[in-house]
Amino acid sequence: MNAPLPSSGAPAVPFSVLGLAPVVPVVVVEDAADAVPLARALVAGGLPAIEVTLRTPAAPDAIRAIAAEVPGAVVGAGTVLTPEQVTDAVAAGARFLVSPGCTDALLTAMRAAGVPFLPGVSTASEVMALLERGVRDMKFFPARAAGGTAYLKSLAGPLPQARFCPTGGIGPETAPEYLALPNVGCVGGSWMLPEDAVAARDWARVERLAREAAAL
Ligand SMILES: O=C(O)C(=O)C[C@H](O)[C@H](O)COP(=O)(O)O
Repeated sequence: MNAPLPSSGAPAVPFSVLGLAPVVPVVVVEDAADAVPLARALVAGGLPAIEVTLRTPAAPDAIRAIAAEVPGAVVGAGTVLTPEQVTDAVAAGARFLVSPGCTDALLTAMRAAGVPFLPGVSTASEVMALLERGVRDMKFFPARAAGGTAYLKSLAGPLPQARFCPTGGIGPETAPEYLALPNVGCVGGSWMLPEDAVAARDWARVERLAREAAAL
């Protein structure tokens, strides 16, 4: 069962990232000034959980601005690679953490951070290593390149307790196939944020694409 969507501020009860929304937009923010209008468009379109990747220097400011100024948004940090980034992202206001893969040091830091997290996996052994440490919610990355829905179906047999947010190479055509799987809680993707729409600050188009994604 999905956890209720937390309102503003840190949630009192830890929530599952997989239960926030069926689609989690993965955002690369080049200009922190875009963060608030972009997040408002996503929330207005029905996508409240927003993963801001730490791939650009603007990311911490973008997280801070969304956390402070966009009611209804649950902003998280993506591309979290190091323990230092865990600390910095949470200090900036990230309410969940996502990483493309996982190391012991990163997992220890994410556990200590006090917010939900999705460590990345793409093999059965990686899933088993996380299950051994009590982690059941994971990001499956890169979803399409690593085997897509066929791979996730195969994992569900021996490892049904693991639940995934597949991300990477997913679009509106394939998202429903992932969402229909019993071990998928949500999917991540950037398709509702086309580069040209963001460059043109066409937030109405982003909102429209978000609305279509939310209806999947
Ligand atoms: O930055 C990260 O931590 C990543 O894991 C990569 C993202 O998941 C993909 O960039 C989103 O995938 P696309 O929808 O194919 O763009």
